[in-house]
Amino acid sequence: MQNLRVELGERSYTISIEAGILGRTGEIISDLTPARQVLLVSNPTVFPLYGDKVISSLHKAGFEVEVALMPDGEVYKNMEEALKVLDKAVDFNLERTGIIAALGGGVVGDLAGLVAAVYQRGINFVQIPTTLLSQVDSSVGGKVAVNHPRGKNLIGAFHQPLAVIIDPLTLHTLSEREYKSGLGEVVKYGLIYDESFFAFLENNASAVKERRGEIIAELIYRSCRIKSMIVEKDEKEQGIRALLNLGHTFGHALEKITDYKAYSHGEAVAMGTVAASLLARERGYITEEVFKRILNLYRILDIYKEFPPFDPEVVYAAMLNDKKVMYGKMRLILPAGIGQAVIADDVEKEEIIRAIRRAQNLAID
Ligand SMILES: NC(=O)c1ccc[n+]([C@@H]2O[C@H](COP(=O)([O-])OP(=O)(O)OC[C@H]3O[C@@H](n4cnc5c(N)ncnc54)[C@H](O)[C@@H]3O)[C@@H](O)[C@H]2O)c1
Ligand SMILES: O=C(O)C(=O)C[C@@H](O)[C@H](O)[C@H](O)COP(=O)(O)O
Ligand SMILES: [Zn+2]
Repeated sequence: MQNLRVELGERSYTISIEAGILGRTGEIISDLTPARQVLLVSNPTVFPLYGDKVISSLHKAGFEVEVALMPDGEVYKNMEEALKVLDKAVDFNLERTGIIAALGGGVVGDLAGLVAAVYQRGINFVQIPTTLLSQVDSSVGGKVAVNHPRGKNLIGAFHQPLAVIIDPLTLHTLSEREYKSGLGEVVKYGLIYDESFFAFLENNASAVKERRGEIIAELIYRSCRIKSMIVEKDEKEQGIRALLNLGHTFGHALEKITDYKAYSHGEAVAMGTVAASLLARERGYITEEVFKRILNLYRILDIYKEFPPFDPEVVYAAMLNDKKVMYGKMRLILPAGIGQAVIADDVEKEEIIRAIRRAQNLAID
């Protein structure tokens, strides 16, 4: 069992990582709160796999449980589905002291978290992430949101969880594509913050791809530790937290222009990071050697194929909906070496268009 504490004053919480921990969900929550009601939010893919285990643990700890299933997929991370979960909370007479728990990937977690943030002006929320991406990124840090047709995560809040309960055994049922999507965010941590973690990924690429237990445990722990350290320094993204958005301005644009149907989030982030790295190389922020090292890690982990051939003007237009746009100016996160990144607020449109074109013409074997 590995525990990590996220220190945020009265909003502090523990991330508990342990194989088989799902069976202790009830015990963990009841140690933290006198609440007796849990609204468990999940989807029809994850609930049949892990719902029983979580519910019987909650019942054993004396909780009354109601279940709200949202449809599976990023296209359903919207206000309409959030309202249905809110209806369920009202029908359940969920009290202000009750809990909303998210069992699933980042889509379930982001939507359930938003509901928890607004229901009766905010109630306690527990994250039980079941994808690699949600275990290393979305369950930690309190960003909760749904998409708007015009842009990704445009309707959201900062609402820290009461607890994060991570069972790496759930990754055994995860598809190859979704596992690799999670690796897209894992690489991000090494690139923006921790060269030794980046080297760890380079040196253990085969074991990472084979999902070896001890490597996965280390991946999750180190990723959560880096994210926690950043969030502790800057909970509401006034500064350093923006670095966690590396590749996301391009990536969110690609997700949006394909109506959230073509790419997983991690795939889009990997594409966006390649474009951001090309822009950084043109500016001289990274050398050719560093650029090749980034691309090589994507290649050996097999998480990047190509940047899609959309009109760069269309991609650029979609990028303007990014939440980092400030006083009309786009801000981009650019790598500045392995383990370092900067926030650039002087990027010209032409540079972005060139980076997209270069990404589209990049040969990767
Ligand atoms: N809040 C944040 O800080 C943050 C950070 C990163 C990403 N996100 C958001 O997270 C979302 C992506 O999350 P995701 O990658 O987990 O996608 P997802 O939630 O769509 O899950 C991917 C797929 O895996 C299935 N699945 C989940 N767990 C499974 C399991 N154990 N076994 C088998 N199938 C399983 C899901 O049903 C789904 O089909 C995006 O909306 C993204 O914007 C948020
Ligand atoms: O936690 C953060 O901060 C992040 O930026 C993590 C990202 O991986 C995540 O995709 C986040 O939801 C993006 O945030 P947004 O503010 O650009 O919507
Ligand atoms: Zn992300």
